[in-house]
Amino acid sequence: MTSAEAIRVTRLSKVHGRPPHHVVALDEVDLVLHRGTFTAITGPSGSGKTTLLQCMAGLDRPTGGEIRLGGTRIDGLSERELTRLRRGRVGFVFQGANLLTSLTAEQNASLPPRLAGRRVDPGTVRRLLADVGLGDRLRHRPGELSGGQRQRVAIARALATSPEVLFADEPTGALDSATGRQVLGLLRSLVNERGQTVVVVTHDPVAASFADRVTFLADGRVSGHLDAPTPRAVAELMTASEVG
Ligand SMILES: Nc1ncnc2c1ncn2[C@@H]1O[C@H](COP(=O)(O)OP(=O)(O)OP(=O)(O)O)[C@@H](O)[C@H]1O
Repeated sequence: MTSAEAIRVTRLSKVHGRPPHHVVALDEVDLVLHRGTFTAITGPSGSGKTTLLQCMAGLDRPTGGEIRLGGTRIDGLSERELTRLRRGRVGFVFQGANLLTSLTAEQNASLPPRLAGRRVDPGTVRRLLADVGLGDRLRHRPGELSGGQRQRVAIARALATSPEVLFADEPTGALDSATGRQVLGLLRSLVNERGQTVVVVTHDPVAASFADRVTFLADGRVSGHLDAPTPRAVAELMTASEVG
């Protein structure tokens, strides 16, 4: 693994359940994600996108193969080690922002470093919220924010520990298309301006087109990659993989 690599996945497999009722969600996936790049993972429903993201983020354990985050093997870590990894080295954004409703935007964004037992510098958290366009919403609670603003708080929260990789699973799935585009534009700017490594799971060709590279999954395997994607090219390849 070279220092330019954020993640290297080798022959990664994940089988859910036991025979005869088992499901092969990932079947010997090989994948390299470079630092400072934006990758979209796409494919039909059930193709293994979420499972792959969760294994790479240390939220789920593979049943075979290797995952390296930076220089560290993370497959086979204990639950305790995985918790430490999740709190310090990776960030997540989900479809729903999952904010704590009684806390302000600033308090929500401060939670991960607090949980990791780190001193929280208010200036850093405020700067992050300003960077995601919420400098004037620090004391607002989730109920006082729009869906797009809530998702921006979730992104600021995910960045608060300066994660090596930011993972997002359908981050715009609950947003209208204009708001979704703003959130994707924000993720894109984090890559361009801060060199953040970003991985997004999406079934939306427009969302995938914000990435540098789209990786296609079909039946738990990588079926192809597309660099410098356009929405049309992504949609065509998606259709091909669904009929193929
Ligand atoms: N906990 C589980 N137990 C059993 N099977 C599971 C479990 N989680 C996922 N699966 C199965 O693994 C396969 C891959 O699921 P996964 O959620 O990764 O797909 P996906 O591509 O993200 O799908 P979608 O686009 O519908 O969210 C599916 O066939 C799914 O039914």
